[in-house]
Amino acid sequence: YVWPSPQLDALESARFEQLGHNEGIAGFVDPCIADNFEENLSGRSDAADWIRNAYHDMATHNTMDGTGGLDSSIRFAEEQARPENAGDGFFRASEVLSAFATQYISIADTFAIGAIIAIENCGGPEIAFRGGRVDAGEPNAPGVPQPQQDLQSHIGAFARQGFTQTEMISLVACGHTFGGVEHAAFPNIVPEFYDPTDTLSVAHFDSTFVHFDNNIAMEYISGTTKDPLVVGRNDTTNSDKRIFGSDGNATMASFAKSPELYASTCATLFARMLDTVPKGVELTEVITPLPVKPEILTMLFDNGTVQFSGEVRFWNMTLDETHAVNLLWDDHIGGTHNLSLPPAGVSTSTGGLYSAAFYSILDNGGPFLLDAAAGIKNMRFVVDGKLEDQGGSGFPVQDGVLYSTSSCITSGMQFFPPFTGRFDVAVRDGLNPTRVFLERLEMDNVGRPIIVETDVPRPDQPVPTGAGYSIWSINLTQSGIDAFAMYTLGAEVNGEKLVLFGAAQSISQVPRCPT
Ligand code: HEM
Repeated sequence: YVWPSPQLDALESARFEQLGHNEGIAGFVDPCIADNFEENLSGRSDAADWIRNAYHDMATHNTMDGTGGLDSSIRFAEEQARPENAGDGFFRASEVLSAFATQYISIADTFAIGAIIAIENCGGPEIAFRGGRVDAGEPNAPGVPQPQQDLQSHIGAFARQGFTQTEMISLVACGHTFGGVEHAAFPNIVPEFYDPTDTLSVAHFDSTFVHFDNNIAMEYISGTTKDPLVVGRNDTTNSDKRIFGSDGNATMASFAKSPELYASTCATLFARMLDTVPKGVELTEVITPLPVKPEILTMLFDNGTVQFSGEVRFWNMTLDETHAVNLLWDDHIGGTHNLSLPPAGVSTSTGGLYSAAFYSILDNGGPFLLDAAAGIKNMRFVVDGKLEDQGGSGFPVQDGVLYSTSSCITSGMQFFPPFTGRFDVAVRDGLNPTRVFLERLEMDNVGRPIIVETDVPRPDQPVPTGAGYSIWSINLTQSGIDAFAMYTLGAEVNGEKLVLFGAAQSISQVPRCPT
């Protein structure tokens, strides 16, 4: 895809910027044994929670009527209370992952990204990711398979979800390379261990329970498995035994023989599992990393100048050697300028398969100051002499609507609401926006991220700055839970929403108005 695309840009960063600079979701599963709610010797791990969470959320799907699927309905307490969703893993997964949801990333997308990151960072294969899942407004019909059910029920349940018997064997084997069965959730299957290295008494499916590998199959075929759903004392709940053996062990034997076949089969089936969504939901294309990506761009109008800063990310680059990185930018009046960029950091992804180098768009450590009247229209980068301009189009930058540093607060002390103040918004002369508004990320009554817009009134008399911009203002009083609310700017020209850059601001953070 072509930058900028707010939704794809956000999904791409959340999925690919895993460890290191700008670290996100992956920080919670690094190391893979991390249990963010108990302790790292609990026997459980967030990585395993996130994979089971994605499967159980999806497992309500019904291919006949198109209901259910990966839609984050498992976040509802009503679904979590069902016996088919025993344990607190879904609560734990929702707590961590849904915090990464935004107007561009649904909670269900964070569930998919969480599962992918857990798998990729803990030894697993790269998994194709599409975004665009839609969060359910209510629980789905039950339908997650349970260990005491018989083989026919399991074959039927997977068929309803869209998987053949062979795919069922494979998908269970792919999931059960992680984690295990916990005493508290399944006391009839697992006793208490009183083991200081497994404090929650989890009987693991294979000997490498925080690592993706074919040990689940090797140990099963060699007869050394301790999988509590294979060798459990009560044969009724030995569902893995019935499932794995249901084709005469053919699938499991092939996985035991070939870690490559196991990994590639799991990559395909995990992707299908995550892309199983309710009828009518349209997912994006498979998101691949952009080779060159400007990020976290920020612009502020400051008295005749525009303070501009941000970063640019180069995929498949490290900082082991020195690179010469330059930003070239075009202004609105035919000029071209050049700035040399310093390195900012590196990130790695997919278990070290990829690395990316970030450079700061900064001038001597501070924001870089543009003549406001000339502004900025387009960026290109030159890396070690090679031009990076998105195939000729460059990286278009919208400097039409930005916060002004003249925004200020008239009452309320820092940290002590209520706050009364004014946001000043600089609007570029000649842009003629149909609307300028504040955007605020909130949650609706069932926890889904939504954007609430507040219009910035069009001034009767534009307040010219003499520097190519006029000021529009909005007065705000913020109290209670909204006291520290953060707002980004939005604008439309002829009904088309502009892609604006700029950090969110809170009225509590702006300076005091001059008296
Ligand atoms: C017939 C199908 C399945 C049955 C009966 C089943 C059953 C179970 C049970 C009883 C647990 C223990 C949960 C706990 O103690 O909290 C478990 C854990 C787990 N399952 Fe499955 N499962 C099935 C299919 C799958 C599939 C298809 C996947 C993923 C692709 C999966 C992934 C996991 C993971 C990762 C865990 C470990 C959770 C943790 O350690 O916190 N399962 N499963």
